[in-house]
Amino acid sequence: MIESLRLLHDRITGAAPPPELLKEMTRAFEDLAVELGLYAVSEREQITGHRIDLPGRGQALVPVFTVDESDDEHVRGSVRFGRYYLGGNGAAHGGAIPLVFDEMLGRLANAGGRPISRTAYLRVDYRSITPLDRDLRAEAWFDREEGRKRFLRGAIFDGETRCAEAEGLFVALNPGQP
Ligand SMILES: CCCCCCCCCCCCCC(=O)SCCNC(=O)CCNC(=O)[C@H](O)C(C)(C)COP(=O)(O)OP(=O)(O)OC[C@H]1O[C@@H](n2cnc3c(N)ncnc32)[C@H](O)[C@@H]1OP(=O)(O)O
Repeated sequence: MIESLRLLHDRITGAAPPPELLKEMTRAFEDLAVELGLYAVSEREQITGHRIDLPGRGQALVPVFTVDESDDEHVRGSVRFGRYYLGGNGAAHGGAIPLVFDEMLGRLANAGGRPISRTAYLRVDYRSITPLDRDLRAEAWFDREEGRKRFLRGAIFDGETRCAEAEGLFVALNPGQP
């Protein structure tokens, strides 16, 4: 379902359908929304974002980061920004790129049985445009740890070109902290 939703996002973004089709789609979306409303659940019971066995944890917000190799200190894989994430002139939106870094760095920060942490800051440097519809190399690694503070870094490459890089601070939560 989420794969189909991602495809739909890309197709909607890249299409200018005639008014009749727009009306038909609007009705279909509204009907689906009503039907899904009948099955509303709490955050704990929801499926999207909780299925770590599915690409992108089964959520449609963040572009899918596909892991090729990982250990507790490092992760390497690929990411592809579809048409949905277009900013302009063929480049990914500057707000879509931090989504990927937060996901990559956040997952690594919490890997290896470490207590759960949250992003305190995420700094992103855009070194060149991040193109759409290409498999881009993406990496994240632990820089250092100071008490509850975990400093991680990451980068996204198009071939040899460094598209963007990030540094994030993740702070381990105290017991009972939301
Ligand atoms: C369930 C299945 C899914 C599982 C998959 C999961 C994958 C998830 C992947 C996605 C993952 C996505 C993850 C997400 O997106 S998490 C969502 C986005 N993040 C948040 O909502 C976090 C909001 N902020 C907070 O909750 C608190 O501020 C935190 C918890 C971060 C710290 O507040 P807390 O009261 O606990 O601690 P403290 O204030 O005493 O600070 C402690 C230390 O940290 C230093 N410090 C703090 N902030 C900053 C800063 N901005 N720059 C520099 N330093 C900073 C501070 O100086 C101190 O250092 P020191 O003085 O001790 O040296």
